[in-house]
Amino acid sequence: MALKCVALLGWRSEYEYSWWNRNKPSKSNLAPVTIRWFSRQRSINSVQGGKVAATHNHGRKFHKDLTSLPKPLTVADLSVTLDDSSKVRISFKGMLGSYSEDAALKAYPKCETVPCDEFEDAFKAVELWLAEKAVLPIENSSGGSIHRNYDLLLRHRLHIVGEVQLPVNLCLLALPGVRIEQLKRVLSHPQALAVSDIFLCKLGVPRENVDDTGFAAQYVASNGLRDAAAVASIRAAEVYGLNVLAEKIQDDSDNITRFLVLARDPIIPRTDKPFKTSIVFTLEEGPGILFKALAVFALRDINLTKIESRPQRKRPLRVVDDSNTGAARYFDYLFYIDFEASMAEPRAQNALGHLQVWFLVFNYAYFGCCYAIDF
Ligand SMILES: O=C(O)C(=O)C[C@]1(C(=O)O)C=C[C@@H](O)C=C1
Repeated sequence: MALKCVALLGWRSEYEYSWWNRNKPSKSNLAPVTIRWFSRQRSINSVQGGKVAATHNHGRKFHKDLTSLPKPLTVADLSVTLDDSSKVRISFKGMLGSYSEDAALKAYPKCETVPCDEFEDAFKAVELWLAEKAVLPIENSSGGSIHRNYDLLLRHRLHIVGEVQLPVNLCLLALPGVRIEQLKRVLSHPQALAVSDIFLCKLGVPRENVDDTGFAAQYVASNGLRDAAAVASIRAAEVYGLNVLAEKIQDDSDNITRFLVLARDPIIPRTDKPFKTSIVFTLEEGPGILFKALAVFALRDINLTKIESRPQRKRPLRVVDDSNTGAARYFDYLFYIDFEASMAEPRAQNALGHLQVWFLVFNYAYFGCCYAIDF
């Protein structure tokens, strides 16, 4: 009965910490830089024309040529740059006006948002010091887990430092003057389209997937499409100068997305706020093994808020020799656990210590001790 080793990403050993603290770049030893924006060909042809749209700069409204809006960042094309602005920079996946940007602004109302083309780019933007933090969706109350980000947490050395819960009120947006009867297609992120199924079935027009809701709104606006609508937020309507034809079109009125806030350095665990801790581990095969591992939390009244399992991509199958049944091949899984306790609390330390003693090896990956921003 042993807790199997998982790549210890997200967790830095004592040695790595001291190395990191000695070698991490400080603002003063980094050359002043500017972020270079790069536009990549997206799933729908790039935006043409310079339509004027109302956009929103953290509360200040102004008008801007759409072609001059910052384009999402791809790490491949970055000249590594930092400016000396004191504003915290938050990377997110998507275009301006997407729900991920809403989540970033909810957590850090005065932040400068850094749109990125892919989830991985948002991770890398923090690793390359182009942003201080990343805000990424991890779970939606209607659509479930965003598995890509579970996988990326393992591949990147960032720490969870917070959580944002954002009510996602989906709206049908179209150009001013366009009526609902004129629509021949609707564009949005697949998740947004899926959770608005009842409304969209009644509308009865084809749906087209795009990378994010902000992009859908921008595409409709900048191409002057009078036969298309975007499913996106009210803020996206303001940013791109669109009209709101219908509000709250999601099937479940409470449609909430949970976002994680990631940073290069972990926060120091405290006990003055509700904290959550996230870990990942694998287990040997055997009856009740997961039940036993989870008992270390139950025994100490530690509430588990989420369990997610993902296949071990590098070693998907495990061969087990059993004297009764012979050799069997099982899928091997990673278990991601979120529990409601801070690592500053003895019960959390004891629970993880219990895992260590019970399973002989202390080799789970620890992603972070975060507090939920809107608990
Ligand atoms: O498209 C967006 O606006 C996003 O921020 C992405 C995303 C997602 O990845 O699930 C985030 C929240 C919404 O539930 C829908 C889509």
